[in-house]
Amino acid sequence: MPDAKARMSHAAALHRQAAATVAAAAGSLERFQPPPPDLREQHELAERLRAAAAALVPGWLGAPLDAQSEDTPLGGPRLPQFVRVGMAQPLDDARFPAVVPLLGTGHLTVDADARDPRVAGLLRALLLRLLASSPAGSLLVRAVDAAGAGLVFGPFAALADAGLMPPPVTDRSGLRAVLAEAEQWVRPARPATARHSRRDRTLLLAIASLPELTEGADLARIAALAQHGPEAGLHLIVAGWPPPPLTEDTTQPPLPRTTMITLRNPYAIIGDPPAARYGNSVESKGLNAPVFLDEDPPAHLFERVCQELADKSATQSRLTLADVLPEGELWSEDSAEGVATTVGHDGDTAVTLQFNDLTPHWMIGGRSGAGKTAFLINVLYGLGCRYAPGELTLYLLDFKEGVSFAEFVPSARDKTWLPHARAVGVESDREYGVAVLRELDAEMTRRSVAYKRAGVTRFSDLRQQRAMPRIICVIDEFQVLVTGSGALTTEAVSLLESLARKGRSYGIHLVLASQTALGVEALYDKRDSIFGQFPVRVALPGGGDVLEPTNDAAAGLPLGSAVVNTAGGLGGPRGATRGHERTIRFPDPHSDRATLDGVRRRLWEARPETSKAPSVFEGYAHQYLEEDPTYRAALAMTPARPSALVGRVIDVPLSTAAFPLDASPGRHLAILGPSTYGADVLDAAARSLAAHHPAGTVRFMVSSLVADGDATARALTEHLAETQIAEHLHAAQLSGAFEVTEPAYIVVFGMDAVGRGVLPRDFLREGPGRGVHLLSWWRGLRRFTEEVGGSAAREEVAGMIFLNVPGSEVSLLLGQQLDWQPRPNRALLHDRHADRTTVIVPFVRPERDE
Ligand SMILES: Nc1ncnc2c1ncn2[C@@H]1O[C@H](COP(=O)(O)OP(=O)(O)OP(=O)(O)O)[C@@H](O)[C@H]1O
Repeated sequence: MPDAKARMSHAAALHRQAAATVAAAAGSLERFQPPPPDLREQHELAERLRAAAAALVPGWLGAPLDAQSEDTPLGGPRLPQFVRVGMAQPLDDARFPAVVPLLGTGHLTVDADARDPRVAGLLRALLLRLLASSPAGSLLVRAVDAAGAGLVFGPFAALADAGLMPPPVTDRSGLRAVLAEAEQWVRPARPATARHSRRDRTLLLAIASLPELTEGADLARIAALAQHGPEAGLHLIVAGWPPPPLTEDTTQPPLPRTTMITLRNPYAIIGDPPAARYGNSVESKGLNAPVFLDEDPPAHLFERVCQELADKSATQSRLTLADVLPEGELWSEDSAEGVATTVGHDGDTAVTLQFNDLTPHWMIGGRSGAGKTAFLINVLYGLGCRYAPGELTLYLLDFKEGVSFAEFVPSARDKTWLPHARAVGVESDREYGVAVLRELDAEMTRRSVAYKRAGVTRFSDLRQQRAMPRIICVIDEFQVLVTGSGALTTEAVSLLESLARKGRSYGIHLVLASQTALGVEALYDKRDSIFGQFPVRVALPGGGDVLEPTNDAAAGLPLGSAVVNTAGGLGGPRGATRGHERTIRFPDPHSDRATLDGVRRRLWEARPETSKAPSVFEGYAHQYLEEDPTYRAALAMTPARPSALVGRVIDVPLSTAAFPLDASPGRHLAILGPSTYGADVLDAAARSLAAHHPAGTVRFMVSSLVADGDATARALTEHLAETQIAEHLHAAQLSGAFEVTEPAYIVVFGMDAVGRGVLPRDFLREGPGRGVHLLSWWRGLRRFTEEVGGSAAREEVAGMIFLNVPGSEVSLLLGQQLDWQPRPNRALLHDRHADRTTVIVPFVRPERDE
């Protein structure tokens, strides 16, 4: 045994000796430079190589950077194939640029990492050259710098905002994330066509230093990327490769398809590029000349290059409205089988969504400010340009404060409108929403009758026989419509359900948008029956709840992007390509007002002759008697039953809210509520009645019992006196007025201040029979019921308008449960004889808004 041990140590000693001899021989061989056979030949060769380099690596790619002018233009027609790494110096006075192939070919490694300042300088120079000479935005860089905590790439910080080069990663998890991204880049699913498209991009992974103790598995991933990257547009620059062979696992061969740079002092040696050689003899390996690596470029060059690249990339990657609008002629598409429009881009590909039998309705989610309105406006203009108004009709409802759809209706600034829009609601009421749904429901019924007559069951079949537009109804913040528990909510839910289920068969489609799409209480037990009908889900930032709970595709979406899913929000394995789901970018249509206005004007100018401006409901807008079509008709002496016109009904055509007068007992009108707007409504009622009678044929007796009514009463009397017999009564004269036997209107402001017993009960019953009606404004409900007969008041006065009177008191007075909440610019009109209660926008006097 001792013998064996002695033999082993002897063998080891011999081995060490042999290794030392080989190393020494190698060292002296390297130092040994055979005397040049002919110095002139060497100089000529260097000269030729300099000229060749000038052609191969022009401008930023090959110029000495310390002397480079800032003004040298950036970019180039295509990705650079070669780049300079330093100056080769075969003789003291013969030099030429050392050039290596990289992008489009393979990779580059340096045996030392960037802790060696020469390597750091080289990396920065290389990156600067490549970025400066690539077409803007075509080269994406991912950087790893563990030893330098990212500082090696510090001068490129300005590229981070542009998304061209995120901040370098500095640890193992960062490295893994970058490797995963690179692996995705090379995965075969990346379609070959996309790589060669206009927006072709290349990913450059620059590793300045690997994290300490990088595992063998990660090193193997780097090697695999090197093997497969170039065909997919992925290239590596790795400093510190091969890594120290600490264990068997971390012992790595040179990277495949790579040019290797080996540092000596003070120069470096450049190995042969992949699948090529520098020398022409078989034995020669690498570039047969020492190379002095490029040094750190001056700071001002980084600034200039990075800033310009960031600016260019931002401009290039921004989509504009033109990217989602069709090119060429307006209205060239047919809607018989469905309608489709581009909603945005996934990379270079335009993504189109449809309204048809398979994808009848869309649901859109996104927090406030996530770009819902922007997305919808793109869709509406996209559709509006593709389909003629005869092919497509739009109903647009917005329940939030804001002006999402206001641009589609004529305004003082711009008289144009979107000819497809039939009705537009801005800051809509739930009443208006329900009115729109009712109209759509009625349209569905009309269409079903048309189907029966034509003997067809499909929209496209009917279209072969007659023209008929598809209808799209967009409801922004639709949850408002179905919030609460009253009769209105029940009706809204059932109309929504009916449209969602049956609309597809009749060419009627819904787009529901919301901040809290699924969190709507009233819909809990209808979720499947309603939301199940919405296969298209669009999740904007913060709108992930329109997707399935397990689908987190929308997490962390930036503004201007969305996940569009055509399978009801269904997810799929993480990382897998999902045919039914895309992440898109979409433009901000309002970033270019002029274009937007131009498109609307173009559509408006092309409108058919019969096109009418859409009916508009602006929830906040005051309504005036002077602008009311029924009032104007009365002024023009169109024969009609005398009616008190008191406001506008919240329906699609905004019909006039009227209280017609006849001889029935109790046919009087009482306006109830302390709001001084009561005086305005009474004023409108009296003026409109006067307009219904030929001049000089009817008598008005006007009185004001409270200060709040005095001015209005006086102005009203003057106005009425211009056409009719009108007199102003003092309080004391009022009791006499109830005695008149000729047709007359008694108009009293502040009737709650009337003396007890002044208003005879039998007048209320009998007055209308002789053509005498009382029109009055009461500031309090209690005085009204006292004067008019307690709970019987509703029998004595058939017309009531409630302003700011709580719902519970109204319900009590009318003896029926009502879903009424008093709010500004709204009133409730009750006509007992017609058994009708309607929410209206009451008329106000224009003076109020002056
Ligand atoms: N594609 C986009 N790119 C960049 N900015 C956008 C984009 N779309 C919208 N924005 C901007 O985001 C802001 C909010 O957009 P928008 O009004 O469409 O959001 P919203 O979801 O409708 O918000 P809200 O519900 O609060 O009205 C706007 O200032 C708009 O300019």
